[in-house]
Amino acid sequence: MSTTPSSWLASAQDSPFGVHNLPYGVFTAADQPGRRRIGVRVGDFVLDAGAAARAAGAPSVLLDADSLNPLMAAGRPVWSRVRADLTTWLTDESFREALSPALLPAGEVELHLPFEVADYVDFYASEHHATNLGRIFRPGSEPLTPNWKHLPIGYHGRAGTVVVSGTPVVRPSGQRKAPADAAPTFGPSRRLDIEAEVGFVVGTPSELGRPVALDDFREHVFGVCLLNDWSARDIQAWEYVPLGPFLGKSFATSISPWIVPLDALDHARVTPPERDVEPLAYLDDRGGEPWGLDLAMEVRLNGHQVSRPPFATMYWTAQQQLTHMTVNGASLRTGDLFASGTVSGPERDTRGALIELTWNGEEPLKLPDGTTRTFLEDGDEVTITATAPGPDGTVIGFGEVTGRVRG
Ligand SMILES: O=C(O)/C=C/C(=O)CC(=O)CC(=O)O
Ligand SMILES: [Ca+2]
Ligand SMILES: [Mg+2]
Repeated sequence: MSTTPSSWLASAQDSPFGVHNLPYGVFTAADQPGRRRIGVRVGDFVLDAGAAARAAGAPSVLLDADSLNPLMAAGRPVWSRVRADLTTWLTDESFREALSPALLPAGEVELHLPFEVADYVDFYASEHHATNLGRIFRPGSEPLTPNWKHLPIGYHGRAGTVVVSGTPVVRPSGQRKAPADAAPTFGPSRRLDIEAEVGFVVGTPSELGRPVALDDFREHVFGVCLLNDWSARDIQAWEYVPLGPFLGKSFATSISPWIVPLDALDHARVTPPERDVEPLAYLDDRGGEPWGLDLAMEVRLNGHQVSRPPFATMYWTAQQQLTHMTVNGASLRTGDLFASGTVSGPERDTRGALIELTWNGEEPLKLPDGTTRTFLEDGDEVTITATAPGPDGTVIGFGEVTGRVRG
């Protein structure tokens, strides 16, 4: 029976950023604007992790960095030790005096992209989303392609345009051609959309030529964040055949600033949905640790809730995705980011993209402020949040990923 350690920091109690969570980020403080530091979110504060380590007399070199990459590269035994140290410092009253100067009010720091993104891969793992998109993009054919239940479909995206929450999203221009148009035209996307997703961050690299087995998932994955895969549906629909997504999705991908350690999600693990096609042995996760995750997500458009995607309904898990993307021997690098794919549940108000929520723009969304939306307008702000169950009735918060459209 685990006992819940309680923090001496009052705002950490009953907080989605309690000591069971301890997500990592990178921040600057107002008084030292040029100096990026690793922070750990706890209650209403950000703990300056390097300063905390020094104050506690612990090794600080991996925490005294301007990005999470060195810590991520250090591997799971180090992640476990650092997490145990942080927990001790924040729960043992004897550290209170030394650590207090390292706590900064969360509202007073600026948060940055917390790691250098190496490669970025995006999957397509929600059966509901894939079925909806198949119906919309390929009417008249089977919504799920014949490969869909045999392998987690994905594509390589553009790592350099992954941006931190709050970064404005400039409406992309490109070639657009509706099926009825005789020829393509060039101009700003008229069908700018979101995709509510969950991102998985690789810490420990792997060797070229050596696939990563399902059982090795924990060794490689450092943590989890929220992700919005902004998508220009008109550009996408015209360009994607036969090689898949390209400029319709490469202009910006936003992530939340806090990386929730994989270890904080043990209580959120659930068995994935029943698979109706037997997976090949290398993808067969039955009998091992289940890596379905019970994250309750929420999508808000200009402050109004428009969807509550349930991550537990995802057909393919992050564990299977990691194994699949290395099964050909492709190596992992520290900072690789792979995204779940749009999270859509079975009900209409659980779909993770506007193209599904408005059925390709045919059924506009009515917002409580009296406006309606099909796709995004300039000035619109989209925010995705999520929580997961923690130990002993606690809640693990992911914070948010937000972005405003700029014309
Ligand atoms: O079905 C298609 O042609 C396109 C699908 C997507 O746009 C979805 C995508 O990026 C993958 C995902 O987020 O699930
Ligand atoms: Ca996507
Ligand atoms: Mg993208």
